[in-house]
Amino acid sequence: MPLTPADVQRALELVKLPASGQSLTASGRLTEIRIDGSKVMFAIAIDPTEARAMEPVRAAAENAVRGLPGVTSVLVGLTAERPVGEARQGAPGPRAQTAAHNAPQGRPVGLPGIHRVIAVASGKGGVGKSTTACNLAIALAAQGLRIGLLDADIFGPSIPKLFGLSAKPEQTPDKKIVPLEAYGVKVMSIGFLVDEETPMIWRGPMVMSALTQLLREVVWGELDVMVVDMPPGTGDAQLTMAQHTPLAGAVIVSTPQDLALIDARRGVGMFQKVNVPLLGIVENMSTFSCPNCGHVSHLFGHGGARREAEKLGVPFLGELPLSLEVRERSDAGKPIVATLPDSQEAGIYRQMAAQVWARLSGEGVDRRQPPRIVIE
Ligand SMILES: Nc1ncnc2c1ncn2[C@@H]1O[C@H](COP(=O)(O)OP(=O)(O)OP(=O)(O)O)[C@@H](O)[C@H]1O
Repeated sequence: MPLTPADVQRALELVKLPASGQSLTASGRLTEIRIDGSKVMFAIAIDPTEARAMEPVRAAAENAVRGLPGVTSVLVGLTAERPVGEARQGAPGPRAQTAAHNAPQGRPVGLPGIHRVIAVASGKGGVGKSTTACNLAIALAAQGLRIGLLDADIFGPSIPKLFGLSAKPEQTPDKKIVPLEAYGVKVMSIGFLVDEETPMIWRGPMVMSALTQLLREVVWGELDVMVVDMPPGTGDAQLTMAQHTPLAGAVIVSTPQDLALIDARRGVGMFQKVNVPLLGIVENMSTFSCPNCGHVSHLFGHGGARREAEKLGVPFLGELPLSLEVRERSDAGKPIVATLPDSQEAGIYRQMAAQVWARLSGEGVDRRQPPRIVIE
């Protein structure tokens, strides 16, 4: 018999809330229970101030469901995206979303051993955000730093491909996930846990709970910097992530076209709204140098991101040319910084990494408390 949400709810009846003794199932805190074959995913709604107290409940819920016959993996997250009591089955309604935005913000619980978390983001998809995150992480590791890369782009995880990784991560006896490692970087992606061919439909709270679990349920060890490859865009999912992850800074990737820059500006605005320091803007696919004759052309315009950065008062980290070498190596899982370190492109990534680390280490901006969000 296939597993049903009712089976999961029955298992969760045995999990009690510490304060009231009420069962998790009866508490109204369960979000939609998603079942994908033998994989189960759901979240538990909490008030942000309860995050620490509810962690044991989350772990107990996960164990209870893992014990069900036919279950191979369980993702349970705590979500403060909806007010407690409104976490009934189904997609979040507009009221819940507004209420979540206006709710007082608890501090995101710090990540033990992870000294700084930075986001690599873009206002729009396809601008080279993941390629930048991947090469930036490797360039930071090449400086002798302990680096992790978390692929939070759960709508289109491309980090496994960029790093040429396809193995399933192992679990420790206490059911934590061991990240994979490549080119000196510890890597974790939802893409390692789900079937590449299966299209994934994520609802708001699931996005945050999956990210929470990938941040907290993975044995990262000590890291100087954790690079988070964010989902593209500036919608609710991205805002929630920016708000609930203890971010020390953000890097925005853009191409030089006007349209991309408008989106990049939105990205900058999103991080400014939640008081995350902007580490800089990268202009990707900036110039094209013909591999045959060396002629340089500006297919998408040029210099727009630099001007935009100046206008916004955000550091400009540099420009990456449109490069066949970058594309081919990325697609083959052989990132250019690691596999062609003497190339011009690898040098540019290393310079960006040096600037990012200088800002991170010089300004001592790690583990800030999150600000309150003001909706204008
Ligand atoms: N500087 C570059 N020169 C040539 N190709 C590039 C460059 N940067 C990225 N690409 C290519 O562009 C494509 C999109 O890159 P990438 O996946 O990094 O973008 P993204 O912004 O993360 O996209 P998504 O929104 O899908 O997550 C890939 O095929 C990648 O190899």
